[in-house]
Amino acid sequence: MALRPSAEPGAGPRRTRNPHSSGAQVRMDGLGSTGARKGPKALAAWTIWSLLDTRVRPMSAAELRRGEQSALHCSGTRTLQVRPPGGGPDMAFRFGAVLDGACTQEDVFRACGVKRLGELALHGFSCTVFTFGQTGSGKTYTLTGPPPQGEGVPVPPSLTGIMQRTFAWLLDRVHHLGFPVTLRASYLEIYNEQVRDLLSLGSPRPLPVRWNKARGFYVEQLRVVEFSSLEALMELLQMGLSRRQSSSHTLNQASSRSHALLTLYVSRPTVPPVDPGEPPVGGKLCFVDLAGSEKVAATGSRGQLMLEANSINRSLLALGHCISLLLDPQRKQSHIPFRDSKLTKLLADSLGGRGVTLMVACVSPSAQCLPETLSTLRYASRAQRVTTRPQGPKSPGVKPPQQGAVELLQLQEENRRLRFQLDQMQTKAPGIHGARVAWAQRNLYGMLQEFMLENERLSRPPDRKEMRQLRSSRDLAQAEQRVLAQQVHELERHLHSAQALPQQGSAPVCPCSMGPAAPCRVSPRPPWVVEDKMECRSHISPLAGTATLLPLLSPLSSVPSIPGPLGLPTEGVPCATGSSQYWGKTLQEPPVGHRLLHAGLLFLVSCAAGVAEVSSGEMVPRQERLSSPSTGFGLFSRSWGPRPQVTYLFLHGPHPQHLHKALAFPSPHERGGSNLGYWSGRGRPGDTRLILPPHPRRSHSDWTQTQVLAEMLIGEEVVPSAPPMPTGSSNLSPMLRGGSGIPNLTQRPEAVTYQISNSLNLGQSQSQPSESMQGPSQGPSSR
Ligand SMILES: Nc1ncnc2c1ncn2[C@@H]1O[C@H](COP(=O)(O)OP(=O)(O)OP(=O)(O)O)[C@@H](O)[C@H]1O
Repeated sequence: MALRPSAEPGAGPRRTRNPHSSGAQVRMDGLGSTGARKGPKALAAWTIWSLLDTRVRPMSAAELRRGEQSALHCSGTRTLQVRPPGGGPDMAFRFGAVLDGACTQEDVFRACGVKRLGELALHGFSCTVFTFGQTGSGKTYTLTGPPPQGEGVPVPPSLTGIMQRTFAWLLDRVHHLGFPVTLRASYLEIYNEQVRDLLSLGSPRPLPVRWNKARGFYVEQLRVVEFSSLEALMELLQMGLSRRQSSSHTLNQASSRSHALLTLYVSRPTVPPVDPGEPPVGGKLCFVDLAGSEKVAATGSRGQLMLEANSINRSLLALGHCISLLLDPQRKQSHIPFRDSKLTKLLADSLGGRGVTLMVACVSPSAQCLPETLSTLRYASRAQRVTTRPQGPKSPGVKPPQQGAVELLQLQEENRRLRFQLDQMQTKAPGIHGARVAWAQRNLYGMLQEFMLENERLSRPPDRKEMRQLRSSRDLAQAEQRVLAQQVHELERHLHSAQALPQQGSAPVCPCSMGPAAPCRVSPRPPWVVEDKMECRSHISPLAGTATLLPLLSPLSSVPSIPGPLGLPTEGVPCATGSSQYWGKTLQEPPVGHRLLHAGLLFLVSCAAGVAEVSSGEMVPRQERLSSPSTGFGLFSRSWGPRPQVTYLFLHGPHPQHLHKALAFPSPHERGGSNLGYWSGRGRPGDTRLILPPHPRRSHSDWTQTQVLAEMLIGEEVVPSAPPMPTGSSNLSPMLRGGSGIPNLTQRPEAVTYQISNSLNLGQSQSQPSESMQGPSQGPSSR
């Protein structure tokens, strides 16, 4: 389709019907190979189709070795037939040109229409050629030929791609123009969302992408090199190709890991560049070799390769999204999110409707690749319906005031429209957004989204997840080290207090033993319980930890009320659709010494909670709870979907001073309080509810610390029943266990716990249980 038959020389635009669209379109004709007959102004009023071809590469040696079958065949020069898996009638796709595996590089160059674009560039238009398709489908081959067989070994002339052939053709055209032309080139790659100059004098470094009204998006400090001969241009190409990032994976031995953009600027020397180093005003021809979309499951990418693949897929997703929106008949009213990625920013000019674009969809013939091939073909079918309004570049200089005023009005109007759209999106978000997303998902956007989702899914199994967790743990290790050091310090301090208490004989000791059925006398309803409701306001922060600890260490005292700044809801479970998992272990009523252990550990927990602010909590101990002989604690994770959102560490028991309390540990996925969770305590006597706001500074380490704390409290390993911790915690790396990669720090709290237990045993043996020494909780049972 790229080379539609030209109309008679001098003929104007001719109305014709696009076979793939219902509406009549005006097509670009009248530009013979000898040059454009219409100047930029005349062409600016035209609406043209994007040029779209499809190239099917031959079966590769590996595919043949594996005995894979071809699922594609061409019928004629414009139709591609696809044999669907599992039988059924063939699907037919029509394009400007369909180039099968038998086509040579020269055939492709002649048929694809790139010479048309070259002509337009010579006449001041902005033109772009890009190849897209799955990894290993032949994009780079189509543009630049096969990978070089060695350092400095040139690609054989018969195998050079569209780019080299266009260069030769263009230089030849320039020499026959009859007027001087300045030619410049730039070459960059977008690797992992960073723009790198492939022609930089030193080693490539990331360059910023900026925007201004005159130039649109541009790369700051990009080297633009003037050249006058084909050899010089080929050298620039070679330099860029050798610097470009590529790696080997299952589907391609030399897979490009970046998007590469080589741009040729064509200008008349009479129009000097505004700034030195700035591309001169004139036409341009940009060749874009997109990195291929890839399913990491198929390519077997791991580590760096997987990061690259995710970055590639993400930027292709953004590109697909922009193109989808450009296809929207309502597009005049819609905002195109070019700013979503560097790639879309740099292609905004071409895609946004002011340039002329040639796209070559590259596909593999193998039946194994059919899902990806179908996605590419479906997308290509739609993409050829994108229309553009090419405009020649404006001359620099002062604009007449009238034109400036018109432009200002246009900008104001655009601004007003965008604001209106934004308001609408905010108020009617589900309807409009939903429809647009549903629509967009039918094409490449959908395909790429699938890839992204798959990537995410693939990163869930334990081994990959462990890698992800390791990465995040590595980043957090230093912070954790500080937290752990502080915890150890505090614990040691309280160990000393705990050791001192029994020896002074002043510590109250519970009459209950740790035996399973030992009866426990519970407190009468404390004075602060009003009609079955007890108000407990507390404020926990690292600094306020001591304030929380103090009442726990003094069972005789009442729980002080430390008012928090917020009143929190008391009823309901905001995320009632979530599933809950519970693990933990109920302990019998411990002696006071053990309460000290609990208290110390609660303090530890409050420290681990970081700067969490427990503004207030309301407890509703019912009568039967007060009579419950057991106390304990547990961990409770509430999850929505596959990921845990909030983890609670809670204590429960008959005595108010045991503080029926939970600490919420939102997972890293939860931010901003949308899942502010509070637990209703259904189904377990003695359980209570506590409402804690999540804190945005919580991190993954909170989860792991929670596990460590739970293990310390229970005295044995706890195995979370929900992600993100894989089951079988003993198999986890030290870094994942408790989030500490610092062995001596993880061991120290255990050692301290051991010491506390010893000292408590010592305390028990030294002091007699005494009811008189117990607090209100140790009074007559309220049963
Ligand atoms: N038309 C063709 N004829 C012969 N070999 C081809 C053809 N197209 C591609 N190949 C070969 O197939 C392999 C993959 O091609 P290429 O590297 O161009 O794919 P790609 O789409 O650019 O992949 P990626 O996105 O991973 O960079 C290469 O070895 C290339 O030489």
